[in-house]
Amino acid sequence: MREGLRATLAVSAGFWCALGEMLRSCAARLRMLGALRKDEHWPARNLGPALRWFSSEKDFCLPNPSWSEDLRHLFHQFMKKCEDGSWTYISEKEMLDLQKKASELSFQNVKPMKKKQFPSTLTRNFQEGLGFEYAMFYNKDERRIVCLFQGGPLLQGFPGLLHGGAIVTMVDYSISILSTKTIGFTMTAYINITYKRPIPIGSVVVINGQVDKIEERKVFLSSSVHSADEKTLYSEATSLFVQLNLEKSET
Ligand SMILES: CCCCCCCCCC(=O)SCCNC(=O)CCNC(=O)[C@H](O)C(C)(C)COP(=O)(O)OP(=O)(O)OC[C@H]1O[C@@H](n2cnc3c(N)ncnc32)[C@H](O)[C@@H]1OP(=O)(O)O
Repeated sequence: MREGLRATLAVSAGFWCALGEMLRSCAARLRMLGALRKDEHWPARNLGPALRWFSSEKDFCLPNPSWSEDLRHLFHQFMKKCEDGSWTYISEKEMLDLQKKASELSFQNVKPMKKKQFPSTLTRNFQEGLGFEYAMFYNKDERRIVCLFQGGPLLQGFPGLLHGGAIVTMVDYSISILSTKTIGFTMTAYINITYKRPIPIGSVVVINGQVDKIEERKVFLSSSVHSADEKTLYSEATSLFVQLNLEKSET
């Protein structure tokens, strides 16, 4: 008798658990649908001050108090290289202009954004020093980009070390700007990255990206991540970016 009661209770607990799970999943779907119906690209709930909005007022690529000596030193070295015109500094405003143009694109079933104001790109959604601190330089003739990057504590993977996702994010973003400046708006079709050595949080690395080959709409790029003194090779990547076929797009 007692066994029977125990079995009934177990079945009934299982039922309530499954029902709870189902309701939670339905609620999540409804929230998602609500967000989609509003034709927004982020959750419907008000994120308030947690969300950093794009601002053209501040150039986040310039040195700030969180920058280490290494980062400042490299930044000034590259600024010097800009004096003869071979390299150009890519300001936050230039990145913002690209983002603005990208937000007006209509491609592959993604409607252009209606909002005049939109959230910052992933790499700019952190407070000074906590996430991605970087500056980029472009060499048009050599089809190269250099990104000086210092990853903060919010990008941690293994204790004290940068998360691989954060590393590939910075590599991908840098070469995406390079391929876009080379042939127009492109998207990453693939990026194959090899992590050779771990990167300590707060250390400065140099991401070098270059265009290897262009075949019609396809841009093949390679990139490397080195320590500031160039002695340590942290990562290497090869990638394909495809120019957006806007004629094929829906309007
Ligand atoms: C710059 C400022 C704004 C940027 C902000 C930061 C951006 C950060 C960069 C990213 O993270 S982008 C986000 C991650 N990527 C995506 O979500 C892309 C998803 N994939 C797609 O939308 C499409 O697959 C893609 C646009 C890449 C290509 O689709 P399409 O329909 O335009 O091209 P199609 O499929 O016709 O292929 C064109 C050529 O590329 C080749 N291809 C495409 N994908 C490939 C692939 N994965 N591997 C090898 N080849 C590929 C394809 O075989 C073909 O070669 P052929 O011309 O020789 O026949």
